[in-house]
Amino acid sequence: TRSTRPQRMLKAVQKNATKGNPESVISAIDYFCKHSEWAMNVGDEKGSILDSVVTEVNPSTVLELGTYCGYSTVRIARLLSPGTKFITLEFNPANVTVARQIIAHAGLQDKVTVVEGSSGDLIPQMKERFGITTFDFIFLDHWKDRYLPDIKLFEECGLLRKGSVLLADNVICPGAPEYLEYVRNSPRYESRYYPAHLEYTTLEDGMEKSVFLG
Ligand SMILES: Oc1cc(-c2ccc(F)cc2)cc2nccnc12
Ligand SMILES: [Mg+2]
Repeated sequence: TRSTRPQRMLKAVQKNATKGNPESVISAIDYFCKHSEWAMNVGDEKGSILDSVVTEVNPSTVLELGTYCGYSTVRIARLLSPGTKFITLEFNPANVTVARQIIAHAGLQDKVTVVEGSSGDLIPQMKERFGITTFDFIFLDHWKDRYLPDIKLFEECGLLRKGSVLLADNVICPGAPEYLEYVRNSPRYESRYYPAHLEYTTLEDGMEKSVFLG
């Protein structure tokens, strides 16, 4: 039967990227998406914004919602200090399988735990299953209608501390209007918009960085 796009992306990484070299994995995926098949990785332009926020925060605990094929997982993991706790959640088991192989090709398998399941189910389990008290940095890049319920879940579960940074992809395209309205109008967050473009296109998109004020 016909392969899937994530499987074809994995093949491109295994063929074109150097094992143990995260930069070459990132470049191979960007090349695949620009010249072979578009895919919903955060991409190079928004990926640079992600890099700068991760570097600025220098987190000890990280959560990513929406692993997909592991592109942003590799971007984040390559920047983390040793001993950082990094968890990424993915709903689709086929994506989990591909992501683990792409992360392993980059040599970053010991830096991150890929967990299969839905954010709504797994967020309340973070403390008991992974010994997390609070997250320093959270990257939201899953289904846009989960952004608002999940940020409320973080608050209810006591997973945010004063200064926790949340970065959300796709707040324009596909868009997360209720999430934007919430973080921009809540006195508990300081929000800033980073204009960019939908990965590998000229369509408008952007990322929203929100700092929890406690
Ligand atoms: O970065 C993204 C882009 C898109 C997407 C798909 C189709 C379009 F036409 C436009 C945008 C969907 C996404 N879903 C989950 C996480 N990230 C996504
Ligand atoms: Mg995205």
